Amino acid sequence: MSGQIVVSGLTKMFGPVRAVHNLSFTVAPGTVTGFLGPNGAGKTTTLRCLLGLVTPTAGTATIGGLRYVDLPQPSSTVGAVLEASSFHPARSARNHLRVICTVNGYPASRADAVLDQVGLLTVADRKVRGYSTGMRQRLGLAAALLGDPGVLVLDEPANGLDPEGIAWLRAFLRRLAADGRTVLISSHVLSEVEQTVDDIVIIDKGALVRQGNLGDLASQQGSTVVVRTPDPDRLVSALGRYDHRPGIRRRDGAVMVDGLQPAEIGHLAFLEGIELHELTTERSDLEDIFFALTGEGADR
Ligand SMILES: Nc1ncnc2c1ncn2[C@@H]1O[C@H](COP(=O)(O)OP(=O)(O)OP(=O)(O)O)[C@@H](O)[C@H]1O
Repeated sequence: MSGQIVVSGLTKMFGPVRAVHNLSFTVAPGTVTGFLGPNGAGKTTTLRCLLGLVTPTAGTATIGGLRYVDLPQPSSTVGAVLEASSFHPARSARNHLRVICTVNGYPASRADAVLDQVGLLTVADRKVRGYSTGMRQRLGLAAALLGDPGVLVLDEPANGLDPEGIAWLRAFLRRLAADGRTVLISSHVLSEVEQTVDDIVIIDKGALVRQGNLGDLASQQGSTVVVRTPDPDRLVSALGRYDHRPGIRRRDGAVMVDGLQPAEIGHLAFLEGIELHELTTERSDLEDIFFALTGEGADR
């Protein structure tokens, strides 16, 4: 598949720091895939390996079966926006893009085509210095789209966007995937991508934690029982002695239990003489999966 991304046994050491450790995953064309992990998990390093900006210590990262350096026409195969792109502040968006067109041999008309695509055509002659964060993000995206690539790689594209900007980005990325493009976006904030992505790849400390279809992972994860009691410590200690070793977290004063039914928790509390004020079931959303898998935010 020409637009398939395959990361295979990827490891990157920076001196003694192991940024990525034996990481393998695939990203399919026609989907938006969320590349998720807490800060420092190794997302940017992986994307930089994929884009030929750093050399892997071991393993490979390929696009359509080729490493970035071996792509015959890299900029029209893959478009990328890594961290806040730098723009010449005194240059207009149209000029900025026309310079890139000249460098890459694209017709100058591509500049206006992509400005239109990202909704910046009406402000194309304004100097970039006056652009908001959202407008700069759109301009970065426009630059990545100049070569009409089949693969898009975006590092934290929702960073600094307001809710309206996030909604726009979501619809925009969905359209690109619907056209058959491969879209890989990284984020450490799950709520930003939850409604955008089809598949997710979660990494932590450089290694793969989980990969799959978001819906499938959410249903596998099951549900969480929210328990409120005046004596949470005793409840946690009683649950810790339970045969099945349920997953236990604290959130906003409540005890969150994975792997047990409400009736089982109620019965245990009754046997231990623990007073309960709430015993409700909450479907696991992506945030809970993320916390459960990486331990981020867990308060045990
Ligand atoms: N050039 C470098 N030299 C040394 N260490 C590095 C370098 N680049 C990244 N690291 C380290 O590698 C680890 C992974 O960093 P990376 O930026 O890939 O994570 P990330 O998941 O993208 O995090 P964030 O969301 O904070 O950007 C971190 O411990 C980081 O400090």
